[in-house]
Amino acid sequence: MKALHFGAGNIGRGFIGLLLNHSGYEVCFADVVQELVDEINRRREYIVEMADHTRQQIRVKGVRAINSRDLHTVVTEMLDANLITTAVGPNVLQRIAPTIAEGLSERFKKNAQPLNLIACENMVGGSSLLKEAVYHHLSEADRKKADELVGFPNAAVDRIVPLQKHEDKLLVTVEPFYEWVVDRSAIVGEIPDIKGITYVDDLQPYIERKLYTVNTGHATAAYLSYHFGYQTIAEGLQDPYIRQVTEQAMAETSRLLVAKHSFQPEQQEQYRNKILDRFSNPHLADQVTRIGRSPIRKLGPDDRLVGPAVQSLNYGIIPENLCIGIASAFLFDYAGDEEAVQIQKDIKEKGLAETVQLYTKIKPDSPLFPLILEKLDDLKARKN
Ligand SMILES: NC(=O)c1ccc[n+]([C@@H]2O[C@H](COP(=O)([O-])OP(=O)(O)OC[C@H]3O[C@@H](n4cnc5c(N)ncnc54)[C@H](O)[C@@H]3O)[C@@H](O)[C@H]2O)c1
Ligand SMILES: O=P(O)(O)OC[C@@H](O)[C@@H](O)[C@H](O)[C@H](O)CO
Repeated sequence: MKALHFGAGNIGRGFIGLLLNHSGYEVCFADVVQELVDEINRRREYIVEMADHTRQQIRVKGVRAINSRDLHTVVTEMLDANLITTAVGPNVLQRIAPTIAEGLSERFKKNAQPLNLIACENMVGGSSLLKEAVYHHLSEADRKKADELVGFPNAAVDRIVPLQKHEDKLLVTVEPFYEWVVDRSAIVGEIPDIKGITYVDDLQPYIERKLYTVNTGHATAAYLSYHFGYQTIAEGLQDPYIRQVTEQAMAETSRLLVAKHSFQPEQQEQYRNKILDRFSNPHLADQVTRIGRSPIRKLGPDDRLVGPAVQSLNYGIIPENLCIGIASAFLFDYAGDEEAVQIQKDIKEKGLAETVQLYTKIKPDSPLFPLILEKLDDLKARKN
């Protein structure tokens, strides 16, 4: 069994590649960083280290890599692949779609075996988005074949993997916890036997629970921590104000998730507490600039902050603390992040109110709009 995995980064090596390898798959990574591709091919193995007191090291053996810009090689690898996975970032799915479409077209000429493509990105409907982008590049005849032979099951992936700074360029330190949930109903052919995947018939509750609890809390804590001058999330969460807003924002999304998906309130509380402990893992130094990366994406209408805030209103919840999280994202003026720079430029040129509307798509007549602006003033005042 062969898996082609796009993105040999932190989640690619530290989570998806590891689980595929340990389930007996021959893993081939596709990445754009030639140095990384060369290093994987030179060593054919790497180490995943647990961020806990054990510092357990797991060796991932027999892997190889290709450059995903090398169309011919990617297409060749796709001809006999049994599974394709991605962990490249939501914004990159559009970029790999033409290559995947070309690979499918060639594959259909030689191989009528089913194939599943699982996008392991932090978003609702990642594989569906990939499907739409791939279909855009397929002929009508190939779309029909793809309808029959190719599955794009959505997934939720959870494992905190911070930025890596090791002498060993392939070593990845990861938290011990992980969860990989996949929509079984969208699989074509046999269900891939991967140790560590939980298959469900309806992914929506699981992806919303993950994105709107883990990532909502993470983003809220990260943007507030950045604003108040903390480097890592663990440091930020020691600040009583940041801790309180983060906990309350996660409590607001829990109320939404309980109302919308009938999760049990007690289970949801346990889930939140475990997540808060994971954020404060003393064996990880997770930079707030990583967690806050790509603020335009994170402020999107369906993403971790605005998504649950807007939906909360439908259930009679006024998400005061989520609005603090949203407001704090507009204060993320980190020069090392293109999207943060763009937001700050827009604030200067268009003003705050127009910029909030531009990225969140929240209209001025929504009760959330004045709340966000009020929280912005409050956050600025608290710093002075
Ligand atoms: N790090 C985490 O804690 C975590 C946890 C769960 C989910 N995720 C999600 O996983 C995805 C990857 O995150 P990450 O933290 O591993 O980021 P990362 O930057 O470490 O890895 C992304 C990799 O994709 C590669 N890449 C970029 N463009 C590419 C292309 N066109 N073709 C092939 N490879 C390409 C990059 O070179 C990089 O190696 C994101 O969607 C993220 O939200 C991350
Ligand atoms: O990867 P992003 O940019 O969508 O979000 C940053 C972090 O919140 C995220 O990577 C978490 O560490 C991860 O989602 C935990 O499972």
